[in-house]
Amino acid sequence: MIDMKGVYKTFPNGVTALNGLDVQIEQGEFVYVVGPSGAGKSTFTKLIYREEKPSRGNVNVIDMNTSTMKERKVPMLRRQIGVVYQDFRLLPNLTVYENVAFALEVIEESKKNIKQRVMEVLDQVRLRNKARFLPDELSGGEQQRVSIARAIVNRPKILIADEPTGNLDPETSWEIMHILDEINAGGTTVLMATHSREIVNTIPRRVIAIEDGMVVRDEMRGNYGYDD
Ligand SMILES: Nc1ncnc2c1ncn2[C@@H]1O[C@H](COP(=O)(O)OP(=O)(O)OP(=O)(O)O)[C@@H](O)[C@H]1O
Repeated sequence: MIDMKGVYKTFPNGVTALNGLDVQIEQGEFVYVVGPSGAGKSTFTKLIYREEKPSRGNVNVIDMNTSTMKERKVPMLRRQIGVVYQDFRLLPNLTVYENVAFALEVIEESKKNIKQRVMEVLDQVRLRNKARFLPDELSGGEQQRVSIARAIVNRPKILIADEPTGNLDPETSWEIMHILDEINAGGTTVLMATHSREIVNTIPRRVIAIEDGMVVRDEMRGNYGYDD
């Protein structure tokens, strides 16, 4: 499902973020991506949804070669990948409902289908009763749940969460983990970049550790392994 071989990424300013990365991830896996700050975790996840292209090497995602794919095919790839960020990135002037519906409206679904699907995902993240709220009327954990709902509304094959609990308190973080776990149980491949030793060590899953742009550890039920 995700296959990277000999991947290098050097930015125009000369910084090399990935330095011969090899990664294979199968459909349905739950993977933590760990490593020190600046190790290349975000760059690695950005290659998956083609926010960045490799400078060298192959990146295959859902049977598409993202290095050689035509620009007009990129939206097709992105529709199959949901992304959740540390800072939520909701549209502040739209309600919870509208934030989630937006992703469906751009692919011209009918109003009735949109409503049904949006309420279904809001149920999944336990926010049905907040559909009419604006983002700044919600707690951080609730905002993150909206952003998860938005990311999964198109039923993506892959969900990428880049430090999804980074701005949340521990209790709220566990709620988010529970929801990500449920999404994964439904068959979605989940990749989560995290600095949370507690989460990784409490809910053991595959751990891919990246340092200096390379995979230095890959364990099926790994632990966090850093002191930070
Ligand atoms: N667009 C860019 N242009 C230039 N350098 C960049 C760019 N994006 C990332 N970098 C650099 O590439 C390296 C890897 O960054 P990346 O964001 O992938 O690390 P990270 O492991 O996600 O770090 P963190 O845990 O702090 O989020 C860093 O040195 C960073 O400064």
